[in-house]
Amino acid sequence: MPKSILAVNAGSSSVKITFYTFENPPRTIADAAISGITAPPPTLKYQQGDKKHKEEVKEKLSTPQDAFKYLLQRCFSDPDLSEVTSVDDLEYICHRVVHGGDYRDAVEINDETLDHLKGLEDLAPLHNFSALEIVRLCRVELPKVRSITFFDSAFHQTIPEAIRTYPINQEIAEANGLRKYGFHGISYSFILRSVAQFLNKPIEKTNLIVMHIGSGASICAIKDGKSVDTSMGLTPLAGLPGATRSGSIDPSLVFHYTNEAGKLSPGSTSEMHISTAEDILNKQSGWKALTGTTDFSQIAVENPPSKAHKLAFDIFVDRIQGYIGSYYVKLNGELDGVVFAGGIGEKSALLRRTLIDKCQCLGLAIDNVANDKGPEDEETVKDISKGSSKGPRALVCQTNEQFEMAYHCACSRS
Ligand SMILES: Nc1ncnc2c1ncn2[C@@H]1O[C@H](COP(=O)(O)OP(=O)(O)O)[C@@H](O)[C@H]1O
Ligand SMILES: CC(=O)OP(=O)(O)O
Ligand SMILES: [Mg+2]
Repeated sequence: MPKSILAVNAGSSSVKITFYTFENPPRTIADAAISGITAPPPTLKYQQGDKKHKEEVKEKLSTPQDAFKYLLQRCFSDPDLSEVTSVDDLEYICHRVVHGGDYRDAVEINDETLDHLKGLEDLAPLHNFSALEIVRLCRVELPKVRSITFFDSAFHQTIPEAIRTYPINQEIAEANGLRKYGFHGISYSFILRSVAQFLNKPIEKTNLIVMHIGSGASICAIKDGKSVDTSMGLTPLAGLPGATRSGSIDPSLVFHYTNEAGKLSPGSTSEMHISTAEDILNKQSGWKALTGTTDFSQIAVENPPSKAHKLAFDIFVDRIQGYIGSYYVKLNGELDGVVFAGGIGEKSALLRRTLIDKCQCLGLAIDNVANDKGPEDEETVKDISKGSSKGPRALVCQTNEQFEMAYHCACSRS
C-alpha cells in the first residue's frame, strides 16, 4: 500500500493531526483534533471522508503527548480508515514548530537537529514546548518514521536588518538571539501561493498585506513574494492582541503590573521556565482579560453584550488598522490585495467590513453580499471586493498549515 504523510499542529491547548496521501499535491485522508487540553474535558473532532463527528473525551489527556497518542490510536482503530491502520503506513511526520531561530527551511529530525531545537526552547518555552514534546515522543515510539519539523519563523528570514533589529546593545542581542523572528509563516506561505494563483500572478511579483488572525494574531507585509515585515517579534507576544495575549504594550508596564513579575510563574515546570510576567501577558491578557471570553465570535457582533466586548473589538480594529497603514506605506502603495485568514479573518464578516471601510483611503472597497456570504467549504480564496473597485483586492483565504507542511514534504521528497 502507498505510504502516507502525517502532519501535526500542536498548540498550547490543542493538537490537530491530518493524514495525507504521499503524492503531489497531497490528498487529505482524515483529520482529527483534540482541543481543551488545558480546560478539561477535552473535545475530539474527527473527519474522514463525509463522516464528521465531535465528542467529549472521557480519558484524562493532560499533555500534548497524551492527546497525540489518543488521536493516533483513534485513527488507526477506525475500520473505515483503510489507508492508515498502523505506523507502518506512515512515511513522514511533519511537525509545526513555532520558533525555528535562524533556520531558513524545514529540517529532518536527528540527534543534531533535536539538540539544536532544544537550545531554542529557552527562547520560546511557551510556544515550542508542546510540539517538541510530540517530536520526542515520535523519536521513541515511532522510530522508523522520519520526522520533519517546519518552522513558523522560516518564512520571515527575508525581513531586512533595520526591521528585524531591536535598538539595544548589539553584543547582548547577538549572544542571546534577540531579534524579530516573526511567526505564522507556514500559514503565510500557503496564503501567498494560493492568492498568487488566484490573482494569476507569479509569486515573485505578488505584493500583499496578509492577516492571520485566530487565537494568536499577526499581520505580514509581503513584497515581491517575500516577507518584509510582520507584527510578531522575538516571540509571538508582540504586535496584535489575541485570545489571551496582550500584544505590544509599553515594556515598562511589566514593572508596574506586579512586583512578582520577574519571578518564576507558579505554572512553570522543570522543563518550562517562564516568568510571571510572561504568563500574565501571554495567557491572562487579550480578549480573556477584557471580556472573560476567548471566543471572538462573542465579541464581533453587531450588538455587543457589554461595553467591554465593544472595547475589545475596537482595540483589535485600531491595532490592525495601524499596521495596514504602516505596511501600505512600506510597500510604496504597490499592493495587490489585503487578505483575511485564520479563524477570525475567515469567519468574521463584521471585522472584515469594519476594517475595509476604515481603509477606504487606500482604494479598498467591499462587496457586502460577497463578504457576508464568506467562502464556501472548498473555496480556498474568495474575492470580497466591490466589482468596480480599481484598488487593491480584498480577499479571504482559508489557510491550512497542515496541508502546507505535507505539500512541501511531498514536493521535496517524492
Ligand atoms: N464567526 C466567528 N467570528 C469571529 N471569530 C470567530 C468566529 N468563529 C471562530 N472565531 C474565532 O477564531 C479563533 C480560532 O481561530 P484559529 O485560527 O482556528 O485558532 P488557532 O489560533 O487556535 O489555530 C477563536 O478565537 C474563535 O473565537
Ligand atoms: C505563532 C502563534 O501565535 O500560533 P497560534 O496562533 O497557533 O497560537
Ligand atoms: Mg493557529
